[in-house]
Amino acid sequence: MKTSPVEVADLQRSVISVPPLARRSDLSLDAAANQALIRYLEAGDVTTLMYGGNANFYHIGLQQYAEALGMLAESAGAQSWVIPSAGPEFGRLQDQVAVLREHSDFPTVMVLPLTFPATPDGVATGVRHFAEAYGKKIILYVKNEGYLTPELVGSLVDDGLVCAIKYAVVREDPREDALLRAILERVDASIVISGIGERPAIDHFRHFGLRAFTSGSVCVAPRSSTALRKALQRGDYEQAESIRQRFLPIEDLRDGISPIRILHDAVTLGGIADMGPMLPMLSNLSEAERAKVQPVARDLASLDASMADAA
Ligand SMILES: N[C@@H](CC=O)C(=O)O
Repeated sequence: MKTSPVEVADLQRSVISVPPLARRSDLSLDAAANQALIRYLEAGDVTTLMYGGNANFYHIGLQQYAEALGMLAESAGAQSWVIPSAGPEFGRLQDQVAVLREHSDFPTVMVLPLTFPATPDGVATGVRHFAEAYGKKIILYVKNEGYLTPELVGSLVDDGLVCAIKYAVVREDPREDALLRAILERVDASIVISGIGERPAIDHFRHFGLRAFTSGSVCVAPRSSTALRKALQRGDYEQAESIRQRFLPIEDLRDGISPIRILHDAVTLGGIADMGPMLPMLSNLSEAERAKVQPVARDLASLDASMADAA
């Protein structure tokens, strides 16, 4: 597992996958299934694994947090980079620092976004306290308007507390984004990650100069998402667009029902690894939803497998 400090090149060397977390029926961690998903990603050249929203780290208890960090460090391949997350509440951040210090091999951690109750100045103070106590630069996660101002983002970067920013504010038209534009006037584009999967990645690369993206659906189709990353990084937007089209059926389902819940069960239904039950306060798909997701997940996974056969 990568343990060295984060550099800009690290953000770009793989799609930043955001996997779900597999559990057994009693909600304990399923190490074998989590490892199966990690191996599936690594076989598709996806070596960065960010455990955040899709893994439902929002609701994980402190004891299982420590177990999860240990399990992920043991499961990742030698070249892989695991990014756990922390938070989102301030008290949880304070409690998790001690656990993160015990698992000090992780080069960074992402701070999950708190939408309520919070103010931009309060968030900046909380993130500052956490990063100082942790002793390493963290990844900021800007998911909503009003979470942090561009000036506050910039001051956290200037003060050496932030190594990257996951930008994930959803727009009807990703090309029209005044907040992203303002953040990029304040910090270098090389540390800003497009954080909403394949759908807006092309616009974020082409019109805003971003050079890295996160994805959940990469967990179903790692080779396709890697091919999209490579096309984007060489500026081949036509090829990137044709690969992006493959992801739209599953992304449409995710956006229509629930991005996190669909992904969790799509990994199971696609035959990749059994993710098991979702940790409350989330819940697995209904039978009717599963019936819609299964063929889409299977088609995407088969298309991806055909890329391995052709290689
Ligand atoms: N939310 C996006 C990217 C990850 O954060 C996804 O799940 O595809």
